[in-house]
Amino acid sequence: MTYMHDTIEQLKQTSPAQSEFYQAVEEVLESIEPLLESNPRYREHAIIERLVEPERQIMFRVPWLDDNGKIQVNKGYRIEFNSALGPYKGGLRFHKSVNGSIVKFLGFEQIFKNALTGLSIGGGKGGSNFDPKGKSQQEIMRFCQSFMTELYRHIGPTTDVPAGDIGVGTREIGYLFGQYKRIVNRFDGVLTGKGSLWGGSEVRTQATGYGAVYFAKYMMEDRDFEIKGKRCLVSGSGNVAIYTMEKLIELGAIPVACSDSSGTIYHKDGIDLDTVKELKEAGSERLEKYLEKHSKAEYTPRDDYPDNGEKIWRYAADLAFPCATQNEVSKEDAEALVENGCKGVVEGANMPCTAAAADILLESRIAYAPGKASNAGGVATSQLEMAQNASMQRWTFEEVDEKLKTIMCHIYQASRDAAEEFGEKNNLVVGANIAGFRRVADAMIQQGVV
Ligand SMILES: NC(=O)C1=CN([C@@H]2O[C@H](COP(=O)(O)OP(=O)(O)OC[C@H]3O[C@@H](n4cnc5c(N)ncnc54)[C@H](OP(=O)(O)O)[C@@H]3O)[C@@H](O)[C@H]2O)C=CC1
Ligand SMILES: O=C(O)CCC(=O)C(=O)O
Repeated sequence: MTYMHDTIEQLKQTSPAQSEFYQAVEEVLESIEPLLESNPRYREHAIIERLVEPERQIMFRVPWLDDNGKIQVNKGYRIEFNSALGPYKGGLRFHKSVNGSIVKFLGFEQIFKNALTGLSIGGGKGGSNFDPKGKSQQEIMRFCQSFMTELYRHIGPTTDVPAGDIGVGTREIGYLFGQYKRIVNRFDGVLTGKGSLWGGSEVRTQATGYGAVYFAKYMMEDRDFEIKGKRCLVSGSGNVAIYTMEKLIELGAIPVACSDSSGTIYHKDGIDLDTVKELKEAGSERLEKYLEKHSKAEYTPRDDYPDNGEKIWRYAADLAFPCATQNEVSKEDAEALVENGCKGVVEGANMPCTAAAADILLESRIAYAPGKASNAGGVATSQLEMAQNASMQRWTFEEVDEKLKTIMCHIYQASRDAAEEFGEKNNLVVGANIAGFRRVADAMIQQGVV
C-alpha cells in the first residue's frame, strides 16, 4: 500500500464518483513521491490531506427564464481550492458536461499551475452545466445574470477572481461583470478576461494559446528543434486553439488540422485561420462549414472517428497541441502520434491526455509539456490584468506580451530544473508537479494549520 494508493482510496470514500478528480490527484501524487520521501516534513504537516480537500465548495441553483418564458434551472459551482499563495484564481466553464468531478479536477490542477507562474495567485475553478449551444444572446445574458446573483457574495478582488474557460469568453465575462457591478455598486477588478474598453488587459484573449507556443519554443529549442516550417495538429477551434494556431503561423509553423466537438478538418496546405475565426469567433458555426471555402480540405465527422480515439491524432505531424478538453488523447491516439514521428506534444487544454496516453508519451521520450505548465499563460496574464486594475494602470500589448514570454520561460525552466534535480531529466510532468507543489506546500507550512 503506497501513500498515493491510500489517499486515492480515502478520496473514493469521502468524495465518491469523481473520476477526473482522482486522475488529477493521482498524477500529482505519483510525481511528487521522491520529494515526499526526501522531505518528511510535508507528511508531518499533512500537506497532501489538506491539499486534496478544497478550502470551500459552493454549489448553487441557477434559475433563469428562456425565450419562451419557461423557467430553466442549472447547477452552479465555485470551488475555492487553495489560497496559500494568493486569492483563489481560475476560470468558469459553461458546458453541459460540467459536474462536481470536473470542476474539482480543474480546481486542483489550477493550484499547481498558478504556483508555477511564480505569481501570487491561489487555485479555484467554477462553472455550470448550462449548455450555451443553441441559446440566444438574451438567454445567455439572463443565465449569466442569475449565476452572478449568487456568485457575487463569494468573490472579490482580493478574495476570489474568476475568469473564462470553455463556453465563457469576453461576452459572458461582460454580462457577469455588469451584474456584479449592479449588485455591489463598485467597479472592482473581480473578474479577468474583461473587455479592453472596461479594464481588460491586452493579450488576455491570446494569452493561453500564445503562451503554449512560447513554452513549446523554449522546450523544443532545448532539444535543438526549430518550430519554423513544422506541421502541427491543434485540436479544438475555440479560444486556446485559435491563438495557438495564430502564434504558430506567426513563427512560420503550419497548423494542418483542427477540430470541434462534431468533427475534424485536415488541410494539408495549412489551416486558413481567418476562416476558422469567422466561423468560431465571429459566429458559432460548425467547423464543417470550412469546406464551403476550402473544398480541398478533408472533413471527418465524429461518427467516422476510430473507435478508440480522436481522428486528429491519427494524422502525421511534427508537433501536436491538444487544445479542446480533458481526456481527448487516448492511449491509442498517443501511440499513433509517436509511431507517426511526432516530436512534441504540448497541452493547451487541461488534462487532455488520459493517464495511459501520458505514460506512452513519457516512455517514448518525445518532448511532452503538461497543461499545468504549458497552458499557464492565460492565468498568468489574468494576474497581470489584476495588477493593472489594482494600480489603475494600462500596459500596452507589447509590454504584456513581453511579460508573458518571461513567465512562460520561467515556467519551462522551473519544470525542467526540478525534473533534473530529482533524476528525471526531460520529464516535465514530474518537474512541473514538483515545482508547483513545493511552492504551495512551503507556503502552507509557513501559514500554520489552516
Ligand atoms: N481560455 C483559457 O484561457 C484557458 C483554457 N484552458 C483550457 O483549454 C481548453 C479549451 O478552452 P477554450 O479554448 O477556452 O474553450 P472554448 O469554449 O473557446 O473552445 C473549446 C473548443 O473545444 C472544442 N471541443 C470541445 N470538446 C471537444 C472534443 N471532444 N473534441 C474536439 N473538440 C472539442 C469545442 O468545440 P465546439 O465548438 O463544438 O463546442 C471548441 O472548439 C479547455 O480544456 C480549457 O480548460 C486552459 C487554460 C486557460
Ligand atoms: O485566467 C484565469 O484566471 C483562469 C484560466 C483558467 O481557467 C485555466 O488556467 O485553466
